[in-house]
Amino acid sequence: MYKFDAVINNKFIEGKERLNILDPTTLQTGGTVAALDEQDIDNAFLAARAAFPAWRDLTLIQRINYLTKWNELIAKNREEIAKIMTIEVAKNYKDALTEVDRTVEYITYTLEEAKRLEPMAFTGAGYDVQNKYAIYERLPKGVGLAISPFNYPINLAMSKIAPDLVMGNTVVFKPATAGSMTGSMLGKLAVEAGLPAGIFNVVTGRGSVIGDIITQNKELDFISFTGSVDVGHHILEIASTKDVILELGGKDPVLVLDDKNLDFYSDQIISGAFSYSGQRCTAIKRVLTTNAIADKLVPLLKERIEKLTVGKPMDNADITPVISPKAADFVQSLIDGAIKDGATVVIGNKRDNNLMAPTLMDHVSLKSDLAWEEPFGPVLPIIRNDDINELIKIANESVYGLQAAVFSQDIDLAITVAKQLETGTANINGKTQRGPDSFPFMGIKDSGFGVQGIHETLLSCTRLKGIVINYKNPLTK
Ligand SMILES: NC(=O)C1=CN([C@@H]2O[C@H](COP(=O)(O)OP(=O)(O)OC[C@H]3O[C@@H](n4cnc5c(N)ncnc54)[C@H](OP(=O)(O)O)[C@@H]3O)[C@@H](O)[C@H]2O)C=CC1
Ligand SMILES: O=C(O)[C@H](O)COP(=O)(O)O
Repeated sequence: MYKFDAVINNKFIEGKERLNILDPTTLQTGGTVAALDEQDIDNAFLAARAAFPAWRDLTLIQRINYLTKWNELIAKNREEIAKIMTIEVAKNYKDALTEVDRTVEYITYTLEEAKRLEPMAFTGAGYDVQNKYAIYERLPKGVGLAISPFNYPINLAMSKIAPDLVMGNTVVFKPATAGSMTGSMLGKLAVEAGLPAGIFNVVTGRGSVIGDIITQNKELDFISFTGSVDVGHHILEIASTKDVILELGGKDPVLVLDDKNLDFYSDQIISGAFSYSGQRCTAIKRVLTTNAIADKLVPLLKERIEKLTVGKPMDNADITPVISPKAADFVQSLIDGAIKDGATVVIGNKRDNNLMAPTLMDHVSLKSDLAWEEPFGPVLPIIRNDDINELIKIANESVYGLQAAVFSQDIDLAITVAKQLETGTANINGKTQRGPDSFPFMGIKDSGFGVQGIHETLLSCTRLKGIVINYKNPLTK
């Protein structure tokens, strides 16, 4: 049974109360973390504020050296962190190891990329620029709040924390409850790495209990949030700062426009829809195609789904339990609703509590919530329409706009359709996905705003400071 403490000012805080972390595989407690109260949270922000000037004033290289030591410890503890993730978010061990390795690389690349954000000398036209020199420095914004979701406990944490810290900000980090052990472990390793007290603080506790306390704290300068639309929009309304980046949900469509490479399309669709049991904001969450193509595609998808293994994270099953029985109930309600509206179950629609069989639904009606809601579980609806313009319209009618994918061997058609899709990113002949992490990642509409990705995040956690020097040429007559 794991026991982790919160980290405030490099002190380990047990909390007056403890929070049990449910292991979605055993549905038993997998460990405990601190359930902090308002005073603890105030202390975290006061520590971050107090630590900010000294940390900001270190050189970039000094900050990089601290964070490199931390990253080395994360790499050294990769198996332990991955094991914790299998317990608290039921991610299979292989994927959990991959996420840790991906994050170590993310941090390494971030620290390298930070070196390229040198102060710029700026010259331009007009405004008698010949008598001016301008230097624009990137300065840290101050105290940042990083809030991460359950599904990528280390990657969607460090993808905020590392850029924030390396650019001179200090951070208060609130991991998802399911992910709090991983988050607390990061705090423990940060102390072990010798990071200066107060620059990185981990606050744990249920978002429904401490969330508003955190986001309304007066010490806050900026927030980077990844999670659901409802919580993201709530934060926007009440937070003490309006400098907020939101990475929210998605309902990523894949438009299959020909049958010229259905085996490849099917492989991509299955991987895109069912990795981590569909619990990815960038998961493929609907297939839009014509009747003729669907008739050939559905059997290919079915035979691939039959090969997916269903079971325990430590056995590296493809499909593992979704995060909670409540989450499974929501997914089931979408399946049941679609069936009521006339959809057919091609395969699946079986569950053992929150271990859900991968499910493929065909002839899903636009009346069904499954066509529009984000399941965050292993279910994929097929929506059929023979008019390609209707398929584009259905794709764009979603309240979400994270990513989309277009499969076609006609590159002219693929580009034409991709350009019409109202999303942050449109993938041609490839599944929807946030990685590689060096790519800009952004959503529009209810999928959020602001841009993530290593370079973009380094920019978004900093502000420019201009020094304009005016001078007269003493040599002119
Ligand atoms: N666009 C993207 O990159 C991603 C989007 N998502 C989206 O996130 C959702 C699933 O993740 P999930 O963790 O369940 O999302 P939630 O929105 O439920 O929680 C996200 C984070 O917000 C915290 N939180 C909850 N309430 C508040 C509050 N009032 N104030 C401040 N923080 C709060 C949660 O803590 P606690 O766990 O304690 O409640 C958690 O740390 C899906 O909608 C998915 O699409 C997920 C990953 C990436
Ligand atoms: O939002 C998520 O769920 C993750 O950002 C998905 O990341 P990935 O597409 O690289 O798996």
